[in-house]
Amino acid sequence: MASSVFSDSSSPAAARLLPLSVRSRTSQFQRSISIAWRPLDLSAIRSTVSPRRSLSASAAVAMTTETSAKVIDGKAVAKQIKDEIAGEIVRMKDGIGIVPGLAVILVGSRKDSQTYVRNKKKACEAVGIKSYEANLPEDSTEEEVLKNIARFNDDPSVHGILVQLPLPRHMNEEKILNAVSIEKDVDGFHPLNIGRLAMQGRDPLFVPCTPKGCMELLHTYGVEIKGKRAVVIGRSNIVGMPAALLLQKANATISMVHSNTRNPEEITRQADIIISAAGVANLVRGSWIKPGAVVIDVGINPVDDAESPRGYRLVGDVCYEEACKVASAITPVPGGVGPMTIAMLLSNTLSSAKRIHDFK
Ligand SMILES: Nc1nc2c(c(=O)[nH]1)N[C@@H](CN(C=O)c1ccc(C(=O)N[C@@H](CCC(=O)O)C(=O)O)cc1)CN2
Repeated sequence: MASSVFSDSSSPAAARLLPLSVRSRTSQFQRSISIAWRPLDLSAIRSTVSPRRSLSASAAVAMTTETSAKVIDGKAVAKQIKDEIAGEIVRMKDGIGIVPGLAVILVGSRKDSQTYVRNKKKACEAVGIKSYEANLPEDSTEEEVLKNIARFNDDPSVHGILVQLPLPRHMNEEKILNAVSIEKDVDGFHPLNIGRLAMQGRDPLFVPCTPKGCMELLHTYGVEIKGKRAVVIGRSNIVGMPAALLLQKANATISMVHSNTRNPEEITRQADIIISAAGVANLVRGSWIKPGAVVIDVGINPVDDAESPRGYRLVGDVCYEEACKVASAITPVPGGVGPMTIAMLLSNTLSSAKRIHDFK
């Protein structure tokens, strides 16, 4: 039920900008962090699901009586986070004269990847992160990519490095991602970072951006995770697998649903929290969702639409119209998780620069 999923306790928003180690050393990190923090002003957020710190018990109970899910507004939350990051970057520049730098390596000319890289560059500019780019042709060799990674690994003005995925088919993704310095792995895809995420009592230097964004939305909207049942649909290295690890670290009981799962609908219907990252348009129907569950839709699937100027529109993995009638809260597509991915990348880059320069 929705009333048991949402928590009414207060939560410092600044906790998300801290490394995971600081969060998880405390049993209930949101309440235990002692640094000064300024609560996010989420009053402008369209959703009527109140953020955690202002949600009263009575408001939480009231949610169960409503027939339409609340919209979890990732775009608005991402904007607030980017504003906080911009402030921190000014403080860092004024304090020690350092500006965080992010290097992006793009191989090939996929239109979607070019758009994402362009948007990352724009987001960096907006908050004051210096961006560096290496654009390599589709037929580049692995050695050329590795050479660029090595150059950015050695460059002290670069604090974060990412290789835009997917890579062309002839490239060995594992070899390339392994070459990124773990200290600058702001995508969190290095096996040491993923390994630490998977292990009890260890923390990665960086958490992959999309799953981190999903968790951030759950925290911001006061969704209680501890002790809840969560289902992650999809087991990709970029989203599904790290999302499951993060939910587990937050003390949820996890099931993973994937292409070989025999009864996905039945398993998904048991979940209080659903994160769907299957990449299949409208896979999750209303009947898959337990009444009152919280739904985080990571899918970004193009479907033909002659009325759209682009000739297509983007839909999620979740059948939004049906889900809205059953879930207590849901992320839209677009405007849900997508903008959080880039906000988390900026957050990871800022954390990296702070760590490298020991700036508190
Ligand atoms: N190295 C990486 N590669 C990829 C990642 C990643 O995190 N690191 N994730 C995805 C793509 N991605 C970022 O790279 C990404 C995808 C979507 C969005 C986004 O803001 N989506 C918008 C819609 C955008 C549109 O209209 O086209 C939304 O959902 O609202 C940002 C980043 C794969 N590769």
